[in-house]
Amino acid sequence: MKMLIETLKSSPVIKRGDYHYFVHPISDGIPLVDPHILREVATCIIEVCDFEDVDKIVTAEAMGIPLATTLSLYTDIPYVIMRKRRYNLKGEIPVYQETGYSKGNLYLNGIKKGDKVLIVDDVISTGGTMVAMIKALEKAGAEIKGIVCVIERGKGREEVKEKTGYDVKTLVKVDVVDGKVVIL
Ligand SMILES: O=P(O)(O)OC[C@H]1O[C@H](OP(=O)(O)OP(=O)(O)O)[C@H](O)[C@@H]1O
Ligand SMILES: Nc1nc2[nH]cnc2c(=O)[nH]1
Repeated sequence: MKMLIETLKSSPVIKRGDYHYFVHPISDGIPLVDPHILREVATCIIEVCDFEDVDKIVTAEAMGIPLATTLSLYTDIPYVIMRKRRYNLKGEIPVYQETGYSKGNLYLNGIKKGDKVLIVDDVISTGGTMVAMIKALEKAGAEIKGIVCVIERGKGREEVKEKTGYDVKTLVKVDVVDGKVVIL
């Protein structure tokens, strides 16, 4: 995780309302995504997660998409994106999503009862997004085989455990202190 950690340390931090938001290629797609970091992160996820019995990878729009795509190419497992807009397709499951700086809906399509899924996302912070994704997948009748987020900050992982009972694996834990990212 050398590249991920080194680049996180020099991430700019911006304010979104009262929330101190770090900006990094893996979590924002800017200023430039180096394929070496993407490969480093995907390889590490493959090391820590069991994909053996997984039918579908599920992620959330937008910044889970490069991760899900890369993992799909490595594992040959298809993926589904929970979108922020509705399609009104039959069986679409809407779910309310709240983060530290935004509120909205996510919409799940393409998952059927009994599907074995692995959830991937770039960041877990308040845990609001992950709780929403889990709720939608449970409503669809999916079996959640694993959950992984690349960057952890705040209490989101604990929140998810408390509210849903699921463990979230993370690759690195950070905090934002005095406008800087620190590795915990
Ligand atoms: O744990 P939480 O507080 O819910 O934060 C985590 C979520 O925040 C970001 O998504 P965001 O909704 O900002 O969308 P983006 O991927 O389009 O930036 C990130 O991609 C996670 O999905
Ligand atoms: N890029 C980025 N995504 C987030 N999602 C939740 N918190 C953050 C953050 O601080 N930075």
